[in-house]
Amino acid sequence: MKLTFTKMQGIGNDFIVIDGYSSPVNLDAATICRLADRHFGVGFDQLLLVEKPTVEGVDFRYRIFNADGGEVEQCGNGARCFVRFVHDKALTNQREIRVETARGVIFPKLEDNGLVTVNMGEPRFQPAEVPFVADQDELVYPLQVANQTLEISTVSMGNPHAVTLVSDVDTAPVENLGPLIEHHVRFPQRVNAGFMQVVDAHHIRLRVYERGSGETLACGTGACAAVVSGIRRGLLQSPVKVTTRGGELTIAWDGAQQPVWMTGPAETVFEGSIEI
Ligand SMILES: N[C@H](CCC[C@H](N)C(=O)O)C(=O)O
Repeated sequence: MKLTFTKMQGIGNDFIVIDGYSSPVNLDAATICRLADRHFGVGFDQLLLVEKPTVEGVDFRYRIFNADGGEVEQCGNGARCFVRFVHDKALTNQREIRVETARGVIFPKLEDNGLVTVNMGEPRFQPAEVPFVADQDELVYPLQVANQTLEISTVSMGNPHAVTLVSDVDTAPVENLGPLIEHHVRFPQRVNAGFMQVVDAHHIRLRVYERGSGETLACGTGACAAVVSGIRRGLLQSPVKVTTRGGELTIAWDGAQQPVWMTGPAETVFEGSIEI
């Protein structure tokens, strides 16, 4: 079977986007893993599948699969590419769309300046919502990792995030602590591990070791989670510029019970097809 796809990227977080809206596409985890391989396949951080919605009042369903083939709840950089894809493919003529995800509806919007703004919904902090094994919601938790005690904040943006402060992201131990945090026993669904350097109250630098994909050049939900945890801890004030290895995002959040707003680019790299 010939699979056509669009290769896209949002500040270096790269995707293949597949139209499962015009006609259904079913891919098993082993096939997704093979497609994700950067030597034997196409190569991507996540595969994004566009489908017809399963609920009333939304335009599309958005399914996200990590490079390890696992389906996950949310992808921020992918959401910006999603709206550009459905617009470029004439699946909609709306510049703002309502998108069903595994954890609620998000609202990506193509701005006149070429950037994309997404209402990413409300962050969740209760341990059971992350999910994270803890007695109650705390701003910071001690986490035993290797032979040290980290201080982490936990947030769900639909998907789980653990954020730890570092003095310099360039020297942060992302490669060795990232997988230990991702697979930590207190995260029953695993977790995305963010390493945040506070530059000032309106600017952070961020690296994320992503669940199911390893370190990526940028993580949209990770940027949302880092900013939200920094605001809660009194370290940041909205809006916040997030500098990642792949580029910059602007994240805004006005506090509890409010949605997180993410603004950034979304680019098409090439169109492709592959026999699967
Ligand atoms: N690895 C994430 C999914 C992709 C998130 C990231 N690419 C983003 O832009 O939010 C997870 O397993 O929850």
